[in-house]
Amino acid sequence: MGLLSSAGTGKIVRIVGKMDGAKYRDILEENLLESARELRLGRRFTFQQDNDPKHKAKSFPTVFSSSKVKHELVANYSHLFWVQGSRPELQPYMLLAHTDVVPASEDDAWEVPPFSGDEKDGFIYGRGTMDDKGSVMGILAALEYILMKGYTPQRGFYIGLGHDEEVHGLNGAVNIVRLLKERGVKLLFVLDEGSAILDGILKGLDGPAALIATSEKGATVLKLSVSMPPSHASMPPRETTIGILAAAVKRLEENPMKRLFGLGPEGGMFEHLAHKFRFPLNFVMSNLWLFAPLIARIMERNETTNAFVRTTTAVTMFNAGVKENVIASYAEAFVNMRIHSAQTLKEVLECVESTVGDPRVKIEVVYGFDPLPISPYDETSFGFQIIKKTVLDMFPSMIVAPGMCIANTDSRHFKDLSSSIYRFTPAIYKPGDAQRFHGINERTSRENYEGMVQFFFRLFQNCDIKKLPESHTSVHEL
Ligand SMILES: CCCCCCCC/C=C\CCCCCCCC(=O)N[C@@H](Cc1ccccc1)C(=O)O
Ligand SMILES: [Zn+2]
Ligand SMILES: [Zn+2]
Repeated sequence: MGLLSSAGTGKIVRIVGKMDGAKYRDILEENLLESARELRLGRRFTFQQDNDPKHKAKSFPTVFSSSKVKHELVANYSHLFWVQGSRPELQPYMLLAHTDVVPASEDDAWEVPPFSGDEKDGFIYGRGTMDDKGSVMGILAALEYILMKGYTPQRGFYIGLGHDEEVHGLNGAVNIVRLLKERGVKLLFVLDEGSAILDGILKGLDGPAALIATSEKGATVLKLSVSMPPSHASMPPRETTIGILAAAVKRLEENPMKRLFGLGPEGGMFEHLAHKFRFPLNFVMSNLWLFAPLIARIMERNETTNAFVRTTTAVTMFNAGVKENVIASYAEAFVNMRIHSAQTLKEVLECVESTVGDPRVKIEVVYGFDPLPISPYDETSFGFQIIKKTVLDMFPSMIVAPGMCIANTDSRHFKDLSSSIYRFTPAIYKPGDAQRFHGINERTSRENYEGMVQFFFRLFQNCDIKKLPESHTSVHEL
């Protein structure tokens, strides 16, 4: 009874251009080609050192010339857009994405060069296509359309494009937040990357599921180090700095943090999805109070689903030694941990200290933060319900559930500006795609990219609706 399957089984119903007919289809197609070209050219503006704002201005002329849009550069490379609404009394919302990427090497067996943006078999390949240039281009392309169509939004909104998300967002997102705070802005909701539509990734689940993450894990990086005087390799001590440190990190790997499945937002996620699982998983998922420990044992067998079960431990760097015949005087290792919602940074540190259990190993916190608060997802939560409605407008038979982001996003810096922070992009991911994030052969299908543009195009309009969808019990005048 494994939870992972090797192939997607879901069927997605898609309505293209329902609102706008053939003309919209044509414009969309035209712009998709243009945007694909932009993605290909992405490296000209998406790298921190080569982030030419004029490139965006050329690609999205209406965005940059419209009187409704105010654009400013933040910390030289990040972008903040304000799109004026016709009803200033309505609280604004904010979309986030980032233009920087993690490194990629041509030596790493990519099917196409990682910065070519080449298309192969219907996929645009390249570093950043999933994380997170697809969102950058999707949001701007959708804004370009909506302005071209002459649509005036009623509710104003912000778009923030950070340039250093992959190194904590301390210049980009943090300064955007500072500016908005200075201006007294409070946001109705925030939408960032961090979750998606999973198809065939959760074994036993019938069809794809759109998971709108209502929280994200905490994180910490710990530096473990051992020091001793250097000596001649011909007269080694019984234990070396390297041996002591290697044993400590091995203990951390062999003693994973405790299972917490069902005690965080992932519990609600699986309960929401329960009825879509095949028997007996539907019964099991509906009774997490009883079966959570059993499900946790199954989920932990796979790297992706294990991330929902516990605080994860990843030894990411190990440095020691200066010469092969000198006993190293110093050894250090870095451990990257993602903290489950049911745990705190303090508890994790106590646990690591006890597992390492060796006073010769110094443990320092490089950085660390607790899991993020859980945003509301009840029937009266405007942001969640509008994102959900937008997904259902595109994919009427899609199951939509609250989810959890197992990594971190720029949105974590926005928690003083809104209590409704969601992480979701409408891309459909299949088995094998999780490994493309920060990995090789990162790619986006043409369909996913088209869906991205459509999603934001519809979201801009849905944010102007006067009432939450009919099916909701509580009706809100906005
Ligand atoms: C990490 C990807 C796992 C894939 C899971 C399965 C599919 C889930 C659906 C899709 C969404 C995945 C979105 C991933 C967003 C990742 C954003 C990111 O890489 N953030 C960095 C931020 C960071 C944190 C700490 C230090 C430096 C940068 C990260 O979390 O490492
Ligand atoms: Zn990202
Ligand atoms: Zn990333």
